[in-house]
Amino acid sequence: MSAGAAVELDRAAFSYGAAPLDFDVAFAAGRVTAIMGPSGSGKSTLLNLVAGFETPQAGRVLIGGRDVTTDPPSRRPVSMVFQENNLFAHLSVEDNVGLGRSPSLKLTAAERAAVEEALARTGLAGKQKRLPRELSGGERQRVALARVLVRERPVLLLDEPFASLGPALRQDMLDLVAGLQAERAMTVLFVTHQPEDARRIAEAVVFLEDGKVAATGQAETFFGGAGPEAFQRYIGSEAASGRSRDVARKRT
Ligand SMILES: Nc1ncnc2c1ncn2[C@@H]1O[C@H](COP(=O)(O)OP(=O)(O)OP(=O)(O)O)[C@@H](O)[C@H]1O
Repeated sequence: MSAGAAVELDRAAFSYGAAPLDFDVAFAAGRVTAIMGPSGSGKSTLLNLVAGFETPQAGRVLIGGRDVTTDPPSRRPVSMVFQENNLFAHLSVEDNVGLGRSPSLKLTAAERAAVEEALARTGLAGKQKRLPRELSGGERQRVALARVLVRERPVLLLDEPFASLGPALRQDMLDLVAGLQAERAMTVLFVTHQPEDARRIAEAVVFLEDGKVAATGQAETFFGGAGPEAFQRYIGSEAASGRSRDVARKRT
C-alpha cells in the first residue's frame, strides 16, 4: 500500500486573512520533490493543505487521483514529520512508533514485530523503552521516521525535519530518508531551506514565491545553475546567509 501516489493541488486557494495563497501544482508519484522558497512564501501551508490540517477555500487537493479536499487528516494516505514535537513526551519510543499502526496501541504480535523492525531499520534497537526526553534530537527524528515506516502511507510530508541537526547528522538522516523512500517508493514532499539537503535527495524542485508556485523543474537543472533567475537569487542569498552564520560562529 505504501507505493507512492501522485499529489495534486488543483488551483487550491487559501488565506489566513492577509495575503492569498494559490497553488496549482502536481507532484509525481514515487518521487522526492524539494519545496523551497523564501520565508513566508507558503511552504508549510502547502504541506498543511495536503495533510488536511488546512482546507482550501477554493480548488481541490487530489492524492492518487482521489479528491481528498474535505477529508480530515486521519483519512488521508499521508504521514508528516515536523522539525520538532513529533512525539508524545509521556510515551516510550516503541509506543510512539506503535501509534503509527494503532491509535489504541492494541497491537497484534505481527504489528509489534513491525515496530521492532522499524526501530532496527532506523538504528534505534535497544532504545525502545526510553522516553523522548532521554534521546538526542537526531534519535527523536529517527523515532518519527520509524513511525512513518509502520504507518505505510504512500505520501510523506517533511517540514524541515532536520533543520536543527548538525551537518553530518543531517546527511545521515537524509540518507536514511532516501533509503526508506527507495524501498517504499513513497512520494516525498520535502520543505527545506538548505540547498545542499535538497540536492542530496530531491529529483525535482518546486520553488514558491509570494504564495504561488514560481517555478518547477529537475533538481539537477536548478542546482546546476540553469534554474530560473528568482531561484538562483534565492539560493545565492541562502548560501550567503549560511556563510555569514559560519563566520559569526567562528568569531565568537
Ligand atoms: N497560523 C497562521 N495564522 C496566520 N497567518 C499565518 C499562519 N501560518 C502562516 N501564516 C502566514 O501565511 C503565509 C505563509 O506561511 P508559511 O508558514 O506557509 O510560509 P513558509 O514558506 O513555510 O515560511 P518559513 O520558511 O518561514 O517556515 C505567511 O505570510 C505567514 O505569515
